[in-house]
Amino acid sequence: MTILGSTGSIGTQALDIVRRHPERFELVGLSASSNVDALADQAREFSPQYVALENGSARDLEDRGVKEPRVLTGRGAASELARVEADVVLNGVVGFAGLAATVAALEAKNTLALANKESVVAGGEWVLDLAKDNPIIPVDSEHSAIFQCLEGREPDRVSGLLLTASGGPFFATPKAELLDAGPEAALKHPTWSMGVKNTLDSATMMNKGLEVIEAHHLFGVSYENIKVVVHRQSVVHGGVYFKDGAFVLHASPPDMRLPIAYGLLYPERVASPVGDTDFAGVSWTFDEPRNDVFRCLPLAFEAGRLGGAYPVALNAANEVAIESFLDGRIKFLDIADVVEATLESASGVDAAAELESLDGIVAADEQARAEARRVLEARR
Ligand SMILES: NC(=O)C1=CN([C@@H]2O[C@H](COP(=O)(O)OP(=O)(O)OC[C@H]3O[C@@H](n4cnc5c(N)ncnc54)[C@H](OP(=O)(O)O)[C@@H]3O)[C@@H](O)[C@H]2O)C=CC1
Ligand SMILES: CC(=O)[C@@H](O)[C@H](O)COP(=O)(O)O
Ligand SMILES: [Mn+2]
Repeated sequence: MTILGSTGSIGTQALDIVRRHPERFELVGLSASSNVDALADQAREFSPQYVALENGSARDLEDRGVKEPRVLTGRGAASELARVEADVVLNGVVGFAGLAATVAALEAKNTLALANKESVVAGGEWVLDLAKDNPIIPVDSEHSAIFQCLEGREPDRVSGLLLTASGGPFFATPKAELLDAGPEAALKHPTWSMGVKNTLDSATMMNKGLEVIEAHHLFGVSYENIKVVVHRQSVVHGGVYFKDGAFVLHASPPDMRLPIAYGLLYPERVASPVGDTDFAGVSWTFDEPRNDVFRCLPLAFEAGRLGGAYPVALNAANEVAIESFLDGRIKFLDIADVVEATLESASGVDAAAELESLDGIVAADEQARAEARRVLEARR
């Protein structure tokens, strides 16, 4: 097994599974961007064959007592590692930066356990085509849930998909109070402990928007037949509607180690790190999303329906906008405005886009980021 993004939230939880079930795993590689201290600690504890560091040198690792594994460094190190033969490659890199590694793992015919949703959003059909011979095992909790609901069932009997959203920290907050919501409040997720980007995307509901596009591509279901509901408890993660009226739901405690373990060991299952859920006296609620306030979700549906380079532009504009929000340059509700304005002017990006290669998608992403920065500049 290889873990890309091993120093992040997904990566460290994956390593916790390795700690609990050491006999199940042979560690091929670990990768990080710049957190050399954490990567060195992991390399000393787990003795992988390779370590990959995007921003740093072999010397940085040697100075921290990492002598044994082969070291890959520099831009593209994670992708180089993704090409090394492994029984499964977990992509826990955050953001668009994870696309190259997804492509590399699939081109090398490694099984891909995928947490990095942005690579399916931006890579779309082209990435799914690469996955024809070695299917992707989803790790994102909702997609793992749907995958598990579909196990052993005929895809042509499916009529729709359900994705649940926690609603984030602001689901019940009046719009007027959101005008001054800052990063600290936005990063207080009610049910999950995750990296900064996914947590902020949950607060804006862009996370669910990205996940709708991810589900459309992974499961081949049209946007009209994908439903999102707000489920504050984050115990039901997703479901499948069947043509005969049956509705199969997946539920589990909100702990990412469950879908990560499933993705790494599929089709096997190992003992849960958390106890069984007692359902007695428990209430589950399901509400409509507040699309008038959290506009990133309807914008993502629209970008998905438009197709072409629009999902690339949605994702790029979001990454630019959230960086600005975290730096205090724009307000919480401006994130959706920046995404919307970028999409409105994205027809040029779409017309020029060549989405059948990594270079083509990277070019579309760069163009959309430039467009989003123009939008931000014009708002000053
Ligand atoms: N966290 C969660 O519970 C869930 C996450 N996901 C998805 O999984 C992915 C990872 O999320 P999460 O673990 O929260 O993110 P984190 O920010 O916690 O971790 C990101 C990891 O990616 C590495 N990284 C960052 N930039 C690059 C780069 N340019 N090239 C290579 N590696 C890089 C980081 O290294 P370094 O530490 O050195 O910066 C770190 O190891 C995201 O796409 C997210 O949406 C999906 C469902 C749940
Ligand atoms: C754990 C996981 O899969 C996250 O993507 C989660 O879905 C985020 O929570 P929200 O439902 O608030 O977006
Ligand atoms: Mn999710």
